[in-house]
Amino acid sequence: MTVGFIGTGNMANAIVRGMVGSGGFPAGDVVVFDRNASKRDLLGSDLGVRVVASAEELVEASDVVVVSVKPQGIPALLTGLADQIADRRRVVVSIAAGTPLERLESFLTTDAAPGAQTAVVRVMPNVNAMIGAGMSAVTGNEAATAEDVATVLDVFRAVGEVVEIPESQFSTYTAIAGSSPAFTYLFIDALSRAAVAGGMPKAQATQIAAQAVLGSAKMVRESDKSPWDLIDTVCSPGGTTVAGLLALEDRGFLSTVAHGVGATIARDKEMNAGG
Ligand SMILES: NC(=O)C1=CN([C@@H]2O[C@H](COP(=O)(O)OP(=O)(O)OC[C@H]3O[C@@H](n4cnc5c(N)ncnc54)[C@H](O)[C@@H]3O)[C@@H](O)[C@H]2O)C=CC1
Ligand SMILES: O=C(O)[C@@H]1CCC=N1
Repeated sequence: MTVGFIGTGNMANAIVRGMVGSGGFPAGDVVVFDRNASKRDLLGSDLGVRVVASAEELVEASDVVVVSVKPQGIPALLTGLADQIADRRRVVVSIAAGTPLERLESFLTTDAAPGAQTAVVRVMPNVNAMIGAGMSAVTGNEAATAEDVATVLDVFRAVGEVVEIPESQFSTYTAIAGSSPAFTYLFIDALSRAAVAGGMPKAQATQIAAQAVLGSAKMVRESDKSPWDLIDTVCSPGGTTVAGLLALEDRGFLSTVAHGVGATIARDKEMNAGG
């Protein structure tokens, strides 16, 4: 099975590097096209994936076509490829935020395939796919068979964990897994910057903070305690942690995070509505 990527920017780069780097996918089964020749060529020279010179050539060569351009670029791209996609019966995957299946189907409707006959699978990955530690949500339209969805799950399983969720949960999912790497990087940088204020060199502080966050995430995954209970295991009575925790809450740490997640969900819903 050949998987093609149209658009090789930040996210497709992460996925393709993760797929081939993990050994989960032979480079020969991956095809890429970007309208920026130097971007697509870099993936070819770095990984040995097949590079093609047009979106049409990519559709011809791929069983699964992953559209990985910005949401604003999708209408023109899919409309232009709709006849060929219908004719070749390709499975289309979109990783775009704020772009519902129904809208994707509307761009793919043709005289030959009226209605929603093309299999479309919506995926929300995250950038940690680059190191095989991604988290991706998947949902298919009515035309997508269980086998189509299973194929797409396999592609994204090669770069991390996968979950099948209803489309109605995509905005929430996007906030806590698609966008949240940026929030987590910010948290790590904030820890590290505060340590720099205390006199520690930045590189060392970042390494220490990142390992502490990595270990904490692993603990949440592997312990049978809830995060809330784990907090109590760190807070010694009259100790350092509880003093820091209360100071964080003084500035509304929990509600600040919830506010950020809420704003992300709201923006995704606004984009869903065409904004
Ligand atoms: N960056 C991230 O962490 C995540 C991004 N996404 C989604 O992934 C998609 C891509 O985002 P990024 O990779 O961040 O954007 P990007 O701007 O880094 O990459 C987009 C690429 O598409 C290329 N492109 C644009 N129009 C094209 C066309 N018609 N034909 C061929 N190539 C074309 C551009 O040259 C560029 O290299 C977006 O829809 C975004 O919502 C989803 C999850 C996470
Ligand atoms: O910022 C964005 O719109 C994309 C979707 C999730 C992560 N990046």
